[in-house]
Amino acid sequence: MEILKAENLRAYYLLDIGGELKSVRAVDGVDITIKENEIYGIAGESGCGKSTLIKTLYGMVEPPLNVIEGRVYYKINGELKDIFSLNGELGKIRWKYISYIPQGSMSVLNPVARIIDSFWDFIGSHEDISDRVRWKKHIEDYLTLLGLPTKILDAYPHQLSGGMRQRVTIALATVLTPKIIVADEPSTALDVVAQRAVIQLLKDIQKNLKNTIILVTHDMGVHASISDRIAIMYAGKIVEEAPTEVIFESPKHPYTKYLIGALPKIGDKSYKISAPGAPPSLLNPPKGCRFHPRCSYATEECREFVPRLVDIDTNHRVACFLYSKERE
Ligand SMILES: Nc1ncnc2c1ncn2[C@@H]1O[C@H](COP(=O)(O)OP(=O)(O)OP(=O)(O)O)[C@@H](O)[C@H]1O
Repeated sequence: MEILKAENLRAYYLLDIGGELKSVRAVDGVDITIKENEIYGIAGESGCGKSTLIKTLYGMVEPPLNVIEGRVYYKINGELKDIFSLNGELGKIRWKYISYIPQGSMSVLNPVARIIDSFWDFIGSHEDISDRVRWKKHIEDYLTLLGLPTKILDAYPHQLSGGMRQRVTIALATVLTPKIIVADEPSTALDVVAQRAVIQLLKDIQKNLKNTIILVTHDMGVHASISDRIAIMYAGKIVEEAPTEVIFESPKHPYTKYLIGALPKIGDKSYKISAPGAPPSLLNPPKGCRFHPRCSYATEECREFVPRLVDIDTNHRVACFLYSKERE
């Protein structure tokens, strides 16, 4: 069953460049439906709009970012609610209904406060914490459920490793047991052991809370080990979406093929071909399919028209004229 839905979402950074209004088309016509109890991965090169997309899905739209078109809906008490018309209500449901783990989030911990005080500050800004005994038990039970030692509550952030700080931050952001967790590169900048612990923690949270995680990372290895479905983003658009094993075993979009083909495999020493050229500027993206300047299959049609993201199989959507002639 769906829990979050975006329809024709366009979110642009509107910038005044030398007195001229320009737009960075970071999210440009995204349609997605995210289901209850799944880990939905969003992948793509740096700058393709992943962070902007999840910020917009979270409703964190502040200038210069503007929603130009489209809707985002959350399913709350069985009803789809348009989040941009919730106004003050959105602030109330944040963290209890949906939580956001931003990039570099471990730096949100107050360096001069013990971890428990960060929990009191965070919970106290959303809930009545006058019954401290009950809330302390909730915090300790939650850490134990996630396999984190409760003694970290007495530590200062600098006494913890980077990996543990990141796990504590994730526990903090999810302690009010939200239905949806939006996580932006939660394991990036950690060594592989710490990265594995963070991924395991996210899996444990999802298993225990039976919630939905929307996970942004450019690291396809992380997606392989945690995501149930993956959306591949290119230059502000989703170009392919499918269950993880389909993306890895049978990618269809030429860009996804490059992404998967460039991954290292044990024992395979063959030369890996990456996509030629560089991603386009989102201030002035190319006409037609945005991938066409880098695509070896590009035709006149690709240079003129934008392919629509369409179903080519059950649970498999692709935006490429090789598979469907539908245009946006
Ligand atoms: N505050 C801002 N003002 C103007 N442009 C911005 C701003 N933030 C991001 N952008 C631009 O929007 C586009 C999408 O950026 P975004 O951070 O969403 O991409 P990303 O895929 O998450 O990349 P990364 O993995 O590097 O964070 C980029 O062209 C970026 O330069």
